[in-house]
Amino acid sequence: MNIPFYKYQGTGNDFVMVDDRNLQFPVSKELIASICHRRFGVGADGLILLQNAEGYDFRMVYFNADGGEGSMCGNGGRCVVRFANDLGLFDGNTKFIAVDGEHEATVTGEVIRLKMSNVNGVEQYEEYDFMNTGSPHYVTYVDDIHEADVVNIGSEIRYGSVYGPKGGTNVNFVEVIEDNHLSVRTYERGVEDETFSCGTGVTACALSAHLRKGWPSPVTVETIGGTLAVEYQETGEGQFKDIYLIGPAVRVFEGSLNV
Ligand SMILES: N[C@H](CCC[C@H](N)C(=O)O)C(=O)O
Repeated sequence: MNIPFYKYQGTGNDFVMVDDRNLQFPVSKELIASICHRRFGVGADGLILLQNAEGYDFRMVYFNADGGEGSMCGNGGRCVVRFANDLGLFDGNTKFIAVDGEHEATVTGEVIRLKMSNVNGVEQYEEYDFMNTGSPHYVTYVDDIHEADVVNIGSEIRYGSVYGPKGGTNVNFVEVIEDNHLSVRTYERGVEDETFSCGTGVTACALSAHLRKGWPSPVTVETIGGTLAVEYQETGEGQFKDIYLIGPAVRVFEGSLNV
């Protein structure tokens, strides 16, 4: 069967997007992994199905590039909002549901402003912080982001004895550029490689830096694929609400999957 698809990217985090309001997509781990494969398939960091959801504009169903159903994806969330807007499902503001609950978002020109889940606690250690921003994130600091051994150290931590048995974690490397300004590189679980940007990761890095530096919101974050901003309100020790991930998300092409 032929299934129309679209490709979107948000700061270089790229996704195959399928309008699945008719629930026809034949979900299987092998199929999704082969579509996301950069040699044998379309190539993407993940695949997203847009489905109907009662009481919402749509439902986002996100799969990592390895075909496993992932936790929340911040850049994917921004991209699916753009897709829903392109499909004419809302005008200006939207409310949708994802694996970690309800999200609101606003479209202003190229920029998507996505409300993230509240963060209800941050584990702080000398060498790193760990938190869940919809997905689990390990945040560690380096002097020179270009020198960070993202893939090797990232995979050691992802599969290591602390986080490996708990389902693994994404691993972020942060360089502080100046006050309220970070540069971040991320090893992504489920892609098992460095990606150009990770939205839930960038969110975690901004909150971690706030806790360590006391910076007021917003924090600007450079990734390989572009610049994002994170807004937040701290409600208690390591607790945050009104967290927004802000940046561009664009359609790059469309085609048809032969499955
Ligand atoms: N790229 C995504 C993160 C996907 C999460 C996934 N890698 C996992 O934790 O399984 C983002 O922009 O937030």
